[in-house]
Amino acid sequence: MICTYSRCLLIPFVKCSSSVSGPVRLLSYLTTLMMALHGKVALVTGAAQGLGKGFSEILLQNGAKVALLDVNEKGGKVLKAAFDKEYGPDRTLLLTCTVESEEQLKDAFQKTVDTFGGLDIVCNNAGIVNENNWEKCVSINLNGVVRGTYLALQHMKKENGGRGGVIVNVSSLAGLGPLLTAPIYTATKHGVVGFSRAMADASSVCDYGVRINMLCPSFADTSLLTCLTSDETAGQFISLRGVAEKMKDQFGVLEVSVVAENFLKLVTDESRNGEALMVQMQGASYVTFPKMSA
Ligand SMILES: NC(=O)C1=CN([C@@H]2O[C@H](COP(=O)(O)OP(=O)(O)OC[C@H]3O[C@@H](n4cnc5c(N)ncnc54)[C@H](O)[C@@H]3O)[C@@H](O)[C@H]2O)C=CC1
Ligand SMILES: CC/C=C\C[C@H](O)[C@H](O)/C=C/C=C/C=C\C=C\C(=O)C/C=C\CCC(=O)O
Repeated sequence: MICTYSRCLLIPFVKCSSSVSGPVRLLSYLTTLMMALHGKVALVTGAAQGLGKGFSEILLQNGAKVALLDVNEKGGKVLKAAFDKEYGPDRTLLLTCTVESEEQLKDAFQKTVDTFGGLDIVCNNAGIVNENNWEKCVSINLNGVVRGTYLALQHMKKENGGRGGVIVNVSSLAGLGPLLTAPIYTATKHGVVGFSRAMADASSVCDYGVRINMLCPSFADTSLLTCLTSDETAGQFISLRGVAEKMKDQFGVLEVSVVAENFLKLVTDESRNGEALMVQMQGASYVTFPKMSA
C-alpha cells in the first residue's frame, strides 16, 4: 500500500496493487468515500495525453469517475489500461470522438451520463496549434469548446433536471495576451475566455447552478510544444522560430502536475465563477479584468 497526498487538498488517497489484502482493500474503499470528489462524474476532452491526462488523473485521485474523450484511440486505450490498473476498471470510460463533430460529442456526453448516472464536472481541454490549417485550429480550439460547453449545460443545468456543477474551459496565457508566433491560436484562446465569461454570467443570471471558469497556463511540458518550431504547424511564422524558443526560455516550462493542481482549484472552489486562473512558473493568480459600466 502506498499512501500519497493530493498537495492541493491534502486528501489522502491509497494506490492499490492487485495483490493487496482484504483489510487494505477495505481501507482503500473507505478512503475513497472520504475524498472531495467522491460520487462526482467528470468528462475531459483531449484526455489521452498531456494536460488532459493530468486533469483526468487528479480527478481520479480525488475520487471522481472520469469519461476520457479523445480522437486518438490508440493513446486513449493505453491510458485507460494504466488507469484501470491504478484506480480500477469502473472508474473511467474511454470514448473515442472528435470535438469537431456535434454528433460524436453529443453521443459521448450521453454515454457518460448513461454509464455513470449523471455529470458534474466538464473540462473542455482538447486543443491544437496549427497556423497552417488555421480553420482546423479554430474548429477544435474554439468551436469544440462552445460545443462542449453547450452539451455540458444541457446535462448539468438544474432546469433540465441536472445536478449543477462546474465547467473548466482550457485557454492559455495566449488567451490573455498575444503569442506572436501563433495569431490564430491566440485568437481561439481569447475566444475561449470571452465565450466562457459571457456564459458564466448567463449561467449565474439564469440560475443554472453551473460555474464556468477558464484555465490559462503558460508553456507546459507536453508534446504541443513541438508545434513551436515545426514546419508543419508554424506556417508562415516559422521564421519566428528563434523568438518562440526565446519566449519559452523566458517564461519557463510548467510541469503538468502543477497545471493539474490549479485545475483542481477551479473545480473545487465553489466561490469561483467566470474567473480565469493564470498559471505561470512564479505561481498562479486570478485575472483582474477591466470593469465596464453600462
Ligand atoms: N502545452 C502547453 O504549453 C499549453 C497548452 N494549453 C492548452 O492545453 C490544452 C491541452 O494541450 P496539451 O496537453 O499541451 O496538448 P497535447 O497535444 O499533449 O494533448 C492534446 C490532446 O487533445 C487531443 N485532441 C486533439 N484534437 C482533438 C479533437 N479534435 N478531438 C478530441 N481530442 C483531440 C489529442 O489527441 C491529445 O490527446 C490545449 O487546449 C492547449 O491549447 C494551454 C497553455 C499551454
Ligand atoms: C495578463 C496577461 C499576461 C501575459 C500575456 C503576455 O503579455 C503575452 O501576451 C504572453 C503570452 C504567452 C503565452 C505563453 C505560452 C502559451 C503556450 C500555449 O498556449 C501553447 C504552446 C505553444 C504555442 C505554440 C507556438 O507558439 O507556436
